[in-house]
Amino acid sequence: MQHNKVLILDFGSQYTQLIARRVRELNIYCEIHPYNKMPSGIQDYTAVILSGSPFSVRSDEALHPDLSAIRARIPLLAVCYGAQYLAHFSGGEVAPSNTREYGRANLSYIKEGELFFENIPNNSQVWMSHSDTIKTLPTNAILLASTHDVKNAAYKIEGEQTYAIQFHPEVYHTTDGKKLLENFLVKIAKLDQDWTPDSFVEETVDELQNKLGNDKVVLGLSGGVDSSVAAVLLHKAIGKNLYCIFVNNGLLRKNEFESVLEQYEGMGLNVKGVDASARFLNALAGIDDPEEKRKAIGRSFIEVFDDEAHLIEDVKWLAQGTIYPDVIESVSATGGPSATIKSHHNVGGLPDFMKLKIVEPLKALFKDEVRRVGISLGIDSSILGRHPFPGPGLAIRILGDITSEKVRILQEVDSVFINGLKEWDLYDKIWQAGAMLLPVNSVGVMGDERTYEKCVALRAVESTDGMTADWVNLPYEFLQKVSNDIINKVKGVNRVVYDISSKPPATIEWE
Ligand SMILES: Nc1ncnc2c1ncn2[C@@H]1O[C@H](COP(=O)(O)OP(=O)(O)OP(=O)(O)O)[C@@H](O)[C@H]1O
Ligand SMILES: O=c1[nH]c(=O)c2[nH+]cn([C@@H]3O[C@H](COP(=O)(O)O)[C@@H](O)[C@H]3O)c2[nH]1
Ligand SMILES: NC(=O)CC[C@H](N)C(=O)O
Ligand SMILES: [Mg+2]
Repeated sequence: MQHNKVLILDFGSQYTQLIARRVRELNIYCEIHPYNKMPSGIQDYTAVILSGSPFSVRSDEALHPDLSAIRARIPLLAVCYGAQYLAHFSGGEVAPSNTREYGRANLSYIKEGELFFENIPNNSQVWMSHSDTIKTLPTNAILLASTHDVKNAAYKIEGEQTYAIQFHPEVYHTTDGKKLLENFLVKIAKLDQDWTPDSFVEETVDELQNKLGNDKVVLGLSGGVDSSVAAVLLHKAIGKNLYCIFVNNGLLRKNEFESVLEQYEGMGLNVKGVDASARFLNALAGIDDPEEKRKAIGRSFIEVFDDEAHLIEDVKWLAQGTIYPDVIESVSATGGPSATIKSHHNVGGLPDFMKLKIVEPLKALFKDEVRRVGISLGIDSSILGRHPFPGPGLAIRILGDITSEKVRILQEVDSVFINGLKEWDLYDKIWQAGAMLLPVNSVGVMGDERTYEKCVALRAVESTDGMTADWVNLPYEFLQKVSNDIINKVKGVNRVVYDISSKPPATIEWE
């Protein structure tokens, strides 16, 4: 089925992904593309949205999209920079505003009888974030709305289905933002709201069957949300031709290898557990540099995968749980490629010698959409509700070199912490939690004896996508109990601290 879909052209706004989220919440499929890399087949999009931008249309670096295939042909909504761009280069005027306009404002005028503003109250709250302002509209523009400070807060172009707004409909603080997007997409552009988890499953299963035929597919299963949902979706499409491999890298949580394998029983999946702990620990021996560790782990994953793939006769495809945030190529505001903070090592990019083709059934979805697809597939909430866990596992939570004794200590500490969160009904309220083993010994006293043992740091964060995060204000009573339990139960630890750093500047994992 060919969906009606929306194209979002990105000019580097920090809110571009939010626009996509809002559109998806309306059960409408959309894609983000950089403004200067238009996808082919523009005519297949039913509507186009232009994002905001950190640039000014007045500067030499202003970004110039080629809208010739869009203007007056496809319904167009221009937000902030987009609205300024349309005005400035179509006979209007954009100038620096006297005061920078950030934050809350209320509409003071709405033109009557406009579909675009249907069911939106006259004084509706909107969110502004701009330092330029549209002084004069192009001559063929019609003013649709104003605020106290911004006369040209919304306009349309006569004879086109082109709408422009200075404020941001995608942010939560624009109270009727979603309604406005719905008015534009559904009432004006006439898109159907039929993009649901159920329809996604149905279509993707069809597509996978067509693409894969009777081919065999191998998939790395981690116990995490993405790979589990990818596995169940593929299994629905190709059944026994899907071979799942779950690797014990010796760096998993306590008893995780066994419990994850057990959890997958009864789901009909063909899962092979491969215990490669010794291989990973050998590869890590003596390495204390975080990037070196990640690389050693990445190499080991590839070796294990290569060995396992050779055992499956005629396997042609490697399936991955890649999701949308991993593939969006947005415009970097600074122009240059962003710095590598950490090399994320999953089974991700396999080297060419493996000759497997890649299939990524979730690559159009955001994380919460993956969860909703998981629900539609009937996957248990104990899998879907799992905190994210990094592929390199506890290795990047043990600072300094890795030994099996340190892994054991951290597994115990982590288990007391995570089980505690579950008992106190806190686990589901937190995005991710874990413990770090620090390369620090400190003096303690236990039963009148001096101890000189390890220190652990607990970390619990709130986040939506892991890109930014804040530490969780855990109840003192809980911290008190869990700290006591850890020191009493885990031999080798005599001190517990709680990490109160946000991301940025700290990252979630310590390495
Ligand atoms: N222990 C493992 N065995 C096999 N494959 C693994 C293992 N750990 C990670 N992978 C592979 O690496 C991929 C990326 O891991 P990542 O942690 O980003 O995603 P996930 O585990 O599927 O989901 P989540 O983000 O919820 O943890 C997984 O989808 C999986 O294919
Ligand atoms: O699969 C993964 N392979 C990795 O190499 C990796 N490094 C970090 N993470 C997870 O990514 C999120 C952000 O982590 P950081 O703030 O530490 O970069 C957090 O959820 C981390 O757990 C990883 N996941
Ligand atoms: N949010 C935006 O798109 C801002 C546009 C432009 N950079 C301005 O400051 O006015
Ligand atoms: Mg994971």
